[in-house]
Formats: sequence, C-alpha cells, structure tokens
Amino acid sequence: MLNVSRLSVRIGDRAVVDDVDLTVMPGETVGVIGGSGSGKTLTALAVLGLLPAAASRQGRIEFDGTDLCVAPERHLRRIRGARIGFVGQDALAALNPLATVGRHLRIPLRRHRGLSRTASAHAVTELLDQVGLPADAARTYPAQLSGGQRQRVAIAMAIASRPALLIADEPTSALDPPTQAGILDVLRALPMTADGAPAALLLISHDLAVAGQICDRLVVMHDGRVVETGDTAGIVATPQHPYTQALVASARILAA
Ligand SMILES: Nc1ncnc2c1ncn2[C@@H]1O[C@H](COP(=O)(O)OP(=O)(O)OP(=O)(O)O)[C@@H](O)[C@H]1O
Repeated sequence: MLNVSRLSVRIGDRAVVDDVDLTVMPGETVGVIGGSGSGKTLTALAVLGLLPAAASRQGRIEFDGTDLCVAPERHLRRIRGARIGFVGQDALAALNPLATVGRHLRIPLRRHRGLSRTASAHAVTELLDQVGLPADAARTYPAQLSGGQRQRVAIAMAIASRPALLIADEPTSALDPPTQAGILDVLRALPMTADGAPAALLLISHDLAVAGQICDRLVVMHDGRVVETGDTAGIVATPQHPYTQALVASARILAA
C-alpha cells in the first residue's frame, strides 16, 4: 500500500534522510524507530507532502499505486486526512480550544465521509467509543480534558475518515506510562477502513519499548539512514546493527 524507495530529503547541502526504503502493507503496523534527529519525522512528512519549505526530496513514495513525489498538490490534498491520517505528539496543538470535541469530529465525518447531520452525530458517539471516551465527551472542550483524553480525541479525528494508513508521530511521548499504555491500546485496535480492509499504522517513535509493543515490523533509523529492518521479534531477539544492539540493550536495562 505504501512503498517508499530510495527516499532522500536534503536541507541545504545536508542529506537529513538518506536513501530510505520502507514498505507498509494493508493492516500492518510498522514502527520507525531511532534517536533524536535520525530523520523519522522528515520521512513521515515526506510521505504526507508536508516537508518544510527549505527541504527537497528525491526518490519514490508509492501510495495506492501513485508516486506521491510527482503527484500534483491537489492529489495530495485529496488523500491527506482521507486515505492517510496523521496524529502528532502535541494533541493540544491539533485542537481548537474554542470548539467542542463533537465539533472536531463532525468536521472530518462530514467532509470525508459525507455524512448527514444526524448520521454524523451517531458516528461521533461511535468514534468516541473506539478511542475509549464516553459519549458525553462530545460536549466538552479541549481544556477540560487530560493530556491522554486529548490525544484520544486527536486519534478519533485522524481515524474519522477511516483512512487506509494512519501515521502517528511520537503519539505517546508527552504522556505518562499508564496513559501511554491506553493510547497504544487504541492504536493497536484501529478500526477497518472505508473499503473494509484493515487499517495500517506507521508509528514513529524514539522508544523501542513503545514501538515493540504494537508493531509487527520495525525500521531502525540512524543519522538519516535505515540501518536495520525486520520483524519486531527478530530484531529484539537478535539485533544485527551496532546501533540497534545499543537500542535493545538500553530497552532491556530500562525494563529490568
Ligand atoms: N525545518 C528544518 N530546518 C532545518 N533542519 C531541520 C528541519 N527539520 C528537521 N531538520 C533537521 O533534520 C534532521 C532530522 O530531523 P527529524 O525531525 O526528521 O528527526 P527525528 O528523528 O524525527 O528526531 P526527533 O525525535 O528529535 O523529532 C535533524 O538533524 C533536524 O535538525
């Protein structure tokens, strides 16, 4: 479904993402892990066509059979938020402080799924339930919610269109461990997409312990390059690259 090949992103004369290959199959949960500055976020932004103005990209990003690197901006606008959802680290930044949770959810429901007013009211309740929030959360405002509840709302907004792929960039890193676990449960149980196929998740995280809990496969990035990729269980059991070995060792120490 998503097939990134030989992706490079340059800012000035620096290749901040260098020759990255990455695939996500329908229904698959893939984690992109690596340290700060390793190029994870820019890889995600390149897929969304939302790189900073100073950046340029090369390579191929095939999604639903179209190369997004050469697709016109109107094609990207059509798939962003509809076929590809996005959740970032800072839910507060994604939410309008003056709008209720219900209003946040009705906008994508009406825009992307074309639901009537009555149908979208029902769909709001269903979405809230999918992310573990009670129906009466629809009448609350972002400031009245905890950080974890706000992140649940941000995920509900991102999945309202039933996207084929959800990109989540450090969705739990601003949250305490019990709250993180709740958000990972929500991401693990993504609903079906509009065409009935299972949704896929591309999870960006610096934390192997987080990605390892819910990802089928991991892509390890270091200094802008993919240094290792494989099944989560295999990577955790027998990491090959020295950087991955260090990541696994430090996750073990933290878990001990
Ligand atoms: N707008 C920008 N202008 C200049 N350099 C940038 C910009 N955005 C990112 N970079 C640089 O590109 C490199 C990769 O950044 P990126 O945000 O993809 O890293 P990351 O792996 O997501 O790290 P983090 O976990 O800290 O967000 C970093 O060295 C960063 O400083």
